[in-house]
Amino acid sequence: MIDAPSADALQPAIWPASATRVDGTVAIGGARLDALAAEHGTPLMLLDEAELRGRAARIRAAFHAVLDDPIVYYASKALLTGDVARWVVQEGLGVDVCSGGELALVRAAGLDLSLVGYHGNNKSEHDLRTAVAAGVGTIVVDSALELDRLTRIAAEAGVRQGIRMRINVGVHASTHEFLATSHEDQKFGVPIVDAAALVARVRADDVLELRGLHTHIGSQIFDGDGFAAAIDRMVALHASLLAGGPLPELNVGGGFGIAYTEADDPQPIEGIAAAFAASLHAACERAGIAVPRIAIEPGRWIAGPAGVTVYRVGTVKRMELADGERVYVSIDGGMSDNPRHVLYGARYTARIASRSSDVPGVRSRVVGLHCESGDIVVDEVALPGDVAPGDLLAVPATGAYCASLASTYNMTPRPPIVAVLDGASRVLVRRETIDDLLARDAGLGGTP
Ligand SMILES: Cc1ncc(COP(=O)(O)O)c(C=O)c1O
Ligand SMILES: N[C@@H](CCCC[NH3+])C(=O)O
Repeated sequence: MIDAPSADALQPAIWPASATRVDGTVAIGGARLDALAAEHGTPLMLLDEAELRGRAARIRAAFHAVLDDPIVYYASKALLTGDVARWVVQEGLGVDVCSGGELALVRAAGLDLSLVGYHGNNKSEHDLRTAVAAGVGTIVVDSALELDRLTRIAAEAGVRQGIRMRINVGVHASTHEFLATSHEDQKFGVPIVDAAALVARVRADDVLELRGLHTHIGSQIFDGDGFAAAIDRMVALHASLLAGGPLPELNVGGGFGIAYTEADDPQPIEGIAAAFAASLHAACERAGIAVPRIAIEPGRWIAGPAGVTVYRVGTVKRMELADGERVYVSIDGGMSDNPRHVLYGARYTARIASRSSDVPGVRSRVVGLHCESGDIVVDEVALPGDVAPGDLLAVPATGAYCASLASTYNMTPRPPIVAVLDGASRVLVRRETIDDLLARDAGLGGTP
C-alpha cells in the first residue's frame, strides 16, 4: 500500500486549475468526465480551453514584465489544431512550426503568416518554396546547405525572406538524452564555430534578411543553469557579429518544464523569466552591447497542463511480486495515444475519474492494449485498491506531445481532441475511425 491519503486527490500542480470532483466524479472546465465519456467515447483527449489560453497569456505576461517587447512563439509541435493555433494568436503569441504539415495547418487556420517561424533540420525544396511564397515571417536556417538552398529560392521568388540562424551552442541541457538539442553531437543547427562565416555569407548579398540567431537547448528543463549558459554563449556570439551588420533579435527557444507527478517541482514561470532577464542583462553588459529583442518558443509549458486523457479500465490483474503487490490496470488506449513513457521513460500520474474512493492506494501500473510489454502509460501510481473494470481513469498533463506524437499502432484509431469550457464541450478534432485507416489501403479497395 502506498501514498494512501492522496490516491483520490487531484494535485493542483498537475491538474488544470478547473479540475474538481463533483459528487465524486472528476470535472474539468465545468464538465463531468462521466458525461463527456458517454458523449464522446474513450479514450478521449480533453483540452481545458481556459487553462491553455491562460497559460499562453501568463507566459507572455511573465516575459513582457522583465524584457522589452519580447516575441513569444507557441511551439506548435506540442499540440496543434486549427482552434489551438487561433487561441494562442488571440492571446498575443506567434506560432512556430517545424514541418510542411504544421505549416499547412496554420495556413488552413487562416493565421497571419508573418507571425510564423519555420523550423526543421531537413526542410524540403518544396516546403521552402511554399513557405517563401506564402509569406512566412521567419525561416530558421539549420545548415549551410539550407542557407544556399533558401538563398536561391528566395532570389528566384524575388522575396527578401526573414531568417534566423540556428546555432548549436554546445550546452548539455539537464533532461532526457532525446530531449536535449544543443550538445555538440546531435543533428540540429550549425556549429557555433561556423556561425560567423555563414552570417557573412548572408550579409554578402541582399536576398535574406538576418533577424538574428536562434538556439534551443532542449525540452522539459527545470534547471536554469543550461538556459543561463546558452544565453551567455549566444550573447557573446551575437555581440561578435554586430560589427558586420544589424542583428535585431535573439531567439533562445523553449524547453520550460512542467509537473507530471508530485516529484516534479518546476519554478513559477515568472521566476524563470526573471532569471532569464538577469542572465541576459548581465551577459549584454559584459559584452558591452544593448539588449537585443528576445524571442522564446514554449510549447509544453502552454499545452501540457491543459490536457487530460480519459480512458476506460478494461482488465485488472493483481500480482504478488518479490517486492510486493502490483496491480496492472489495462485501459482502452496506450502507447498509440501517449508514447512518452516508451520514448523517454516519462512519468505520469492517474486517478479514477468516475467515482471517488476512500480505499487505500495500491501500487499500480497503467498499461495499454498494444502488443508490447513496454506499452506503459503510467509506470507507477497509487490507485485506490478497488480499481475495477468499467472505471474511468484520467491521466493529467497530457496536452503536449501526446496527440502530436500519437500513432495508429495495431490499427488503433486515434482519439478525438475535445475542448471543455464553462461546462460545455466541443470537438476540435474528431475521433479517427477504422474506416479512416482502411481507406488508405489499396489492397482493400482504398484510394491508392
Ligand atoms: C526549436 C524548438 N523550439 C521550441 C521547442 C519547444 O520545446 P518545449 O515544448 O519544451 O517548450 C522545441 C522542442 O523541443 C524545439 O525543437
Ligand atoms: N517530444 C518530446 C519533446 C519535444 C522535443 C522537440 N525538440 C516530449 O514529448 O517530451
